[in-house]
Amino acid sequence: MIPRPLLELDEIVVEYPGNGRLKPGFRALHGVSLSVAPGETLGLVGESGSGKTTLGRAVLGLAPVTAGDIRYDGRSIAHLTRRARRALSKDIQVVFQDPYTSLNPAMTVMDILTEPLLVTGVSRSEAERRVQALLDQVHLPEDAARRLPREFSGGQRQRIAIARALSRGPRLIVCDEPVSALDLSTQARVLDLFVEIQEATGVAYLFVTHDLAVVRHISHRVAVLYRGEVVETDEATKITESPDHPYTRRLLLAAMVPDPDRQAQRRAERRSMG
Ligand SMILES: Nc1ncnc2c1ncn2[C@@H]1O[C@H](COP(=O)(O)OP(=O)(O)OP(=O)(O)O)[C@@H](O)[C@H]1O
Repeated sequence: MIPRPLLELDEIVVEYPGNGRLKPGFRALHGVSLSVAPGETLGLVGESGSGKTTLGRAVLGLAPVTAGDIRYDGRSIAHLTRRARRALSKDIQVVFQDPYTSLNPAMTVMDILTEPLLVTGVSRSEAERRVQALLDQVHLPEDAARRLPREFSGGQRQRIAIARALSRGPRLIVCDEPVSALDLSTQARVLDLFVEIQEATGVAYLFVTHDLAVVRHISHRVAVLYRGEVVETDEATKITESPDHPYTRRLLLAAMVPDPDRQAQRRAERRSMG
């Protein structure tokens, strides 16, 4: 039996409001449908401006959904009250792109990681115990808890952000370009951490990225967004090796490949496509 999707987007439209005559409204998503199964990683790719971040924000209740529906575990979440949205943050979490701005610079790692637990009534001693387990899970040393974010590298800060997202045991994490600000070797280690955590906890990821190498590394399936519409959804290997849609092929050809022979081949292919 196919498990019920954890997350379902059903023909969602996101329209940013305008500002009278000064600024017209803008429709960023035009009826997008996709689903994420429990424990699955759905990569979301597309060029700049295609609507990837908007889609992730819609799932988090941060972008105006003007039509269609978003369901989490079968329940509509497109238009929740603030209170219901806060309650849902136990289940749906986010890791943003920039580890330099997403952590409060004035808080120690201990405070950053205990905060989401304390607000839900967990005792301080229990919260601090859980922080040690979280630091272990993201492979940071125990003494990291006493330090401030500025004392860590970009990759380590992203590990702190991941630990914070994990603190209440979510079933889905929206990852918005979470490795794009990191250098290549750090990217690979952080991606491996995402995979390791998924294997250990069964968490699902909606993984937004513009980078096909990243999406290939991390995803089970990939949805390709083009000008606010999903043009193709398929297994990650199919999308990254033999995509059906011409836009996906172009995206693939534009992707950076380090192998010069492959690069030359891609250049020739691109020329022949016009
Ligand atoms: N708050 C907003 N108000 C009006 N338009 C917006 C707003 N946020 C995004 N947009 C527009 O919606 C479209 C999609 O933006 P979005 O940031 O979702 O794309 P993206 O694929 O994530 O791009 P990037 O990879 O550059 O971050 C863009 O044309 C953008 O200008």
